[in-house]
Amino acid sequence: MTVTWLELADDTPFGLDNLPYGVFSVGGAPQRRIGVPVGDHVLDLTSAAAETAASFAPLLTSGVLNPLLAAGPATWREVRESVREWLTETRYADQLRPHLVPLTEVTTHLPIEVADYVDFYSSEHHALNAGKIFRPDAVELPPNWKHLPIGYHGRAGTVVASGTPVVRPHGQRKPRNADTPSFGPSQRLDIEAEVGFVVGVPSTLGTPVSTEDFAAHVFGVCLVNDWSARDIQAWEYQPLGPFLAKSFATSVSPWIVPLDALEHARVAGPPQDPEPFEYLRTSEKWGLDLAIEVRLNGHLVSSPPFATQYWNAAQQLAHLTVNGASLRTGDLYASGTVTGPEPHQRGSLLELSWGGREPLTLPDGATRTFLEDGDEVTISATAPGPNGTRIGFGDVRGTVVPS
Ligand SMILES: O=C(O)/C=C/C(=O)CC(=O)CC(=O)O
Ligand SMILES: [Ca+2]
Ligand SMILES: [Mg+2]
Repeated sequence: MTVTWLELADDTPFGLDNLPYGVFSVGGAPQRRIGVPVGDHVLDLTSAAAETAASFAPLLTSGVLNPLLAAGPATWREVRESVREWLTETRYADQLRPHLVPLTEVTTHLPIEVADYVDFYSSEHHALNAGKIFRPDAVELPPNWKHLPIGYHGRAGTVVASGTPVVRPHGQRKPRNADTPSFGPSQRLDIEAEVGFVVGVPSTLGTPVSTEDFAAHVFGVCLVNDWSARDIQAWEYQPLGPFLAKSFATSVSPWIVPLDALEHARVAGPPQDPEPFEYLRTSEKWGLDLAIEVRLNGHLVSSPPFATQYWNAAQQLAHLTVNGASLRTGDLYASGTVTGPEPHQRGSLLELSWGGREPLTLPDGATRTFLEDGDEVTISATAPGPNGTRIGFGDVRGTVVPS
């Protein structure tokens, strides 16, 4: 354990090996500041960098992480090393203590200005379950599934900060046994527990990004809840894919955990058979051993293991750009619903209630198939850090409100 002038509990999710970045404000003040949670506090990085006259201070004044993201890996490392030095060397204690704000006093905001948003479908267990539920008469995995990471382009403008209420969407739906569609509020509102990847360094139009260049472009990782209206989805999504069923809100966690904080979480991921095309091969391990937890009204309903994901984030980035599509600073792409092999590891209510046929009973006696108005969903995760420490991801939270 690194010694610091701060009081840090041994088991804090925000220790000196984590140091994720987010955006916060204090009280009613409108100013949005870049912050780094550490223990029970947030270091106001915007003011700390100004105070210490750090060379990177100008990257931290816009109220979003984008300028820092665009600066690239050398700057990311310089900032991270500076923050560690400030928090560990006692000569900084008096100067920086005034820039620590108790976590309980901050309001967090959307940390990035989202450029494009893409969502994948890369959990084999999820794809198998969704296939069995949605297409009981078809082959279980689509024929392309093991050849490419399936994805779709989502709606960047409706990516929202954790805590933003989610208004139940209206739309068309047609139950299987109905002759005609009807219109109204979704009756099958669902969650999808996912992991998000935030792009920092842009790429050139016409030039694919290889799996080897993943860490030269991707800044870090967050948690995503890809709210999904299953009834709207089932009626609208063929042949072009999800449209309004998933575009009304996508919630992200407040702190972006840098790839450098996840060194001890890197795993190989499951074997891939057939062997993928050359452009999808990775020599480095980019699976991540994140233990995710999904809570409904405070009750743990699922524990999806991200390490079981079939396609990793480096492969997804290579696939996303293989046609020459370029990256922009602030692009967000999500893993797809994370589901493990066991029933208690399913990352959606669609799967947990098996298409609504097997309601869940919560510890307080309530039952659920899909979400009811007033329900609160919280997704959290931890990853292994050095020396038995845990790297925490702040919760992504949302409450359903009636339309
Ligand atoms: O298999 C289907 O028909 C539908 C699958 C999904 O809704 C999942 C999706 O959006 C992608 C993902 O999150 O894995
Ligand atoms: Ca999804
Ligand atoms: Mg969405």
